[in-house]
Amino acid sequence: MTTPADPQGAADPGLPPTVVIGCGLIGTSIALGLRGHGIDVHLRDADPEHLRAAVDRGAGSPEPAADPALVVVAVPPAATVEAVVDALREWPRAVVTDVASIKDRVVTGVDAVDDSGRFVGSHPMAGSERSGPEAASAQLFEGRPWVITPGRSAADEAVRLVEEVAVMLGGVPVTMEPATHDEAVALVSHVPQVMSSLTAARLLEAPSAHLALAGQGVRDVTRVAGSDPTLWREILRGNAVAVRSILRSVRQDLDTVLAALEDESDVAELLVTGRRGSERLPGKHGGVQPELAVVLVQVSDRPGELSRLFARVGQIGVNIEDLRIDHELGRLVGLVEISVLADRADHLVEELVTSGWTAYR
Ligand SMILES: NC(=O)c1ccc[n+]([C@@H]2O[C@H](COP(=O)([O-])OP(=O)(O)OC[C@H]3O[C@@H](n4cnc5c(N)ncnc54)[C@H](O)[C@@H]3O)[C@@H](O)[C@H]2O)c1
Ligand SMILES: O=C(O)C(=O)C[C@]1(C(=O)O)C=C[C@@H](O)C=C1
Repeated sequence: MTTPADPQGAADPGLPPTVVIGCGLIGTSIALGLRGHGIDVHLRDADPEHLRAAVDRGAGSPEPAADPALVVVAVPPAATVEAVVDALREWPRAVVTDVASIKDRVVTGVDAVDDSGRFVGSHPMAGSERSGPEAASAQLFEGRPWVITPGRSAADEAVRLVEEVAVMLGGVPVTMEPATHDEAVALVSHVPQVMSSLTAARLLEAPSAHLALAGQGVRDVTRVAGSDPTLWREILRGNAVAVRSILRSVRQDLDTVLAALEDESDVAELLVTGRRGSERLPGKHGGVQPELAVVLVQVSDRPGELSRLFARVGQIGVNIEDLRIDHELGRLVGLVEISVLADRADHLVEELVTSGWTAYR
């Protein structure tokens, strides 16, 4: 399936057709990415509205596929095994992969009824708190790990095909045992989701005047609390053992904090441990996290301001590592927070101020 990039997305009749089942955030993102490489994509969804929206976005055709080379199952976790097994039966020559956030139950479930060697489990580690085809993007997987968990009997060619597709969409394939994958994502995805939801739940009854003080910290911590509860209920149920084990440790830490706040002893040790933990997360492109600094720039709330700012930063020769935009309460200006390498921050501020921007650290 190695194909030349085709930004126009025109289908090349020589390329093997693919079926995507489930036209939500992930399925439509995969379909858009494949279309961008000229692959003939056929879409299917239990919800006709989602199917229509994905087709309207140019993600593929709603017509049935006769003999696809690949079927991507992108439905909710609890529906995944059945959809994979149905696809293996419906298209007896196709390689079938899924993208569910839990892998052990899915791979074990499919392995129990299929030994064709055509199933390869997978999980792109990219997503969003938004769901549905409108939230999809062909660029979603750019630079992100794409875990491949081949089943017991997966054939080498089948695994290779799924790896090629992951790479084609910008992902970085990482092969893992399904149970190891579940243990890892309990820590880096599933428990963070729970912590985010728990923090956000405290906001529900809070007075509006208190919420009005909310800054970026609480927004960072609660972003994924906006995710689809139905999807996450299935993910947490499907990975309950690994999630429970980590939550028990969190409960112990919470007890330590509570006790420390009661007897006024020091909570610093826990905070230091947390800081050291956050420093262990890999930085951009999977490398060691470089030291970053934030430069704040005021921009007028009018069209074209951001592109003018980005063009200027580019001319100054500083790379934007991360970006966030905040609106100042009651003012027609936005505050752009640009993260750059720490040793470039002062230079960027000086140059921006010289060219008329209000910039500071
Ligand atoms: N949301 C994320 O960040 C994320 C990231 C990586 C992987 N995943 C996994 O990807 C899968 C899809 O998640 P999503 O976020 O795209 O969800 P979504 O709700 O955006 O999309 C799911 C789609 O599947 C359709 N569907 C449901 N049951 C179906 C069935 N039996 N047959 C055909 N279509 C069916 C729905 O109508 C919907 O369009 C899940 O297994 C999830 O665990 C999600
Ligand atoms: O970045 C986000 O919004 C996500 O929630 C994406 C995220 C994650 O936790 O990293 C969520 C669930 C998926 O299974 C994979 C990716």
